[in-house]
Amino acid sequence: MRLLIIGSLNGQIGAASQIAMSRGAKVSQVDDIEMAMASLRAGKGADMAMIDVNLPIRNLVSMLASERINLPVIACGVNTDATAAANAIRAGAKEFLPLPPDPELIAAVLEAVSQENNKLVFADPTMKDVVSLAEQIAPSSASVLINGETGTGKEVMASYLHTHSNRADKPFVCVNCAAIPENLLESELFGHEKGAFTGAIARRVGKFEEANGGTLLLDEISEMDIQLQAKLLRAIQEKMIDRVGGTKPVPVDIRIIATSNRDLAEAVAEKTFREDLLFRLNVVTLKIPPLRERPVDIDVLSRHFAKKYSESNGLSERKIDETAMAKLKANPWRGNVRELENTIHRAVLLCQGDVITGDAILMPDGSATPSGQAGATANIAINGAAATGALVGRKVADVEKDLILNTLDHCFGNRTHAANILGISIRTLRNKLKLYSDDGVDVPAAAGENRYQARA
Ligand SMILES: Nc1ncnc2c1ncn2[C@@H]1O[C@H](COP(=O)(O)OP(=O)(O)OP(=O)(O)O)[C@@H](O)[C@H]1O
Repeated sequence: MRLLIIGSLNGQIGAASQIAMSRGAKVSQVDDIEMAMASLRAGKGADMAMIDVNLPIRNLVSMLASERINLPVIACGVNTDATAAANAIRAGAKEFLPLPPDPELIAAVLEAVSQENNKLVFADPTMKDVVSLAEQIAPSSASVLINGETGTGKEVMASYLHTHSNRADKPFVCVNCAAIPENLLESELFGHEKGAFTGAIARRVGKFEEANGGTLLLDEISEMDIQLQAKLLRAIQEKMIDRVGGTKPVPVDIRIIATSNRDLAEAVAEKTFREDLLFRLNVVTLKIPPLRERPVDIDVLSRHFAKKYSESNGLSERKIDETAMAKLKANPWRGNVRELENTIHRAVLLCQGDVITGDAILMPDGSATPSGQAGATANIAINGAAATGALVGRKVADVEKDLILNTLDHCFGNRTHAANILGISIRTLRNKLKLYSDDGVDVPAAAGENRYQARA
């Protein structure tokens, strides 16, 4: 855990740093937002920032977003009144920490941020096999390709590999190849020199350099443009990168983990993915089974999420009763763990009392019955007919808009997840949302996006 302290924290830097360091964090400090951005651009990554409540937090949050740097921001202040603390949260801070620092509180925040990143919950024999293979290969520097349907936990597995590797005390950096506009991905990966292109206001170190010594996760690699794939291949083979606009290559030492929910061999056959790159990446392939093939995991994951969302909503722990669990196990979970997580989150909020019963489980399609069951099939058939009837007379564009907005809502505003469910690229989704928003439609705000990198 790398903690970046921004500002003077009213003379409490020493105390805060000591507490954080005693909990295993590496701490650095800068005086202001400009210095913080310079440090981040220079590749001195951070996993969390603690910022003085008196600094312009909104500016920091918007600069981080515009430069696609994912960094949870925690505001801190001495004798801060409730309004200032609330304003900090409104400006984009994830939490507010009162100073002087309370050791337990700081420890809890550090733990929450790192646990959020790492927790891999499993108990099913099929998943145990995958995890034991992962543990076997984790210590080596071999590239790993993680394959699996959307939402199966590929990114969680990548993080697990990193924390079980010899690079665990070095950075774990993630780039979502689908979420970054094509023309910016090269500089995102390899960095750029000042003035290399319009908008390159300062030298910025890329993700390869940021991850130096550690692990670089290339998420959704099948979305990478074929020309950039050639540059990636060179970087992996020669362990050298060229910054955009740079004059000399920079050596890098990183382990690459790539994820894909597409079959990359098929992408090779379709000539959208380079075969030589695939051979470089899949020294080891970890195939994560879909959730419907690991029923024991449905059980442990549901209980895990019920506890997590009870805590995060300030509720006493909600237990899941047998009827609810039977319903959960009967559903096919096309959106896998992510879909299950959303369902349990909803159930925690909907349930009456401390127990989640079957009534509180609403399936991802909005029905009360799992889509694998007879009742549900009838239900869907009826709804389907009704829905088809209701569609006649409507324009395709309007129906599409409703589908997109409802899916986005269902995913709590998360663009990446919504695009996966809709079967369109995140770029297409973003373009459509922009059009809706320009037309004055209230588009759900992005929330719950990936923990390692901003996916605007
Ligand atoms: N085994 C697991 N234990 C705990 N949480 C999990 C597990 N698998 C997945 N999750 C949770 O489910 C969600 C989706 O996981 P993740 O992002 O790793 O999936 P993914 O396969 O990378 O998805 P995508 O293909 O859409 O990128 C996350 O919120 C993650 O924390």
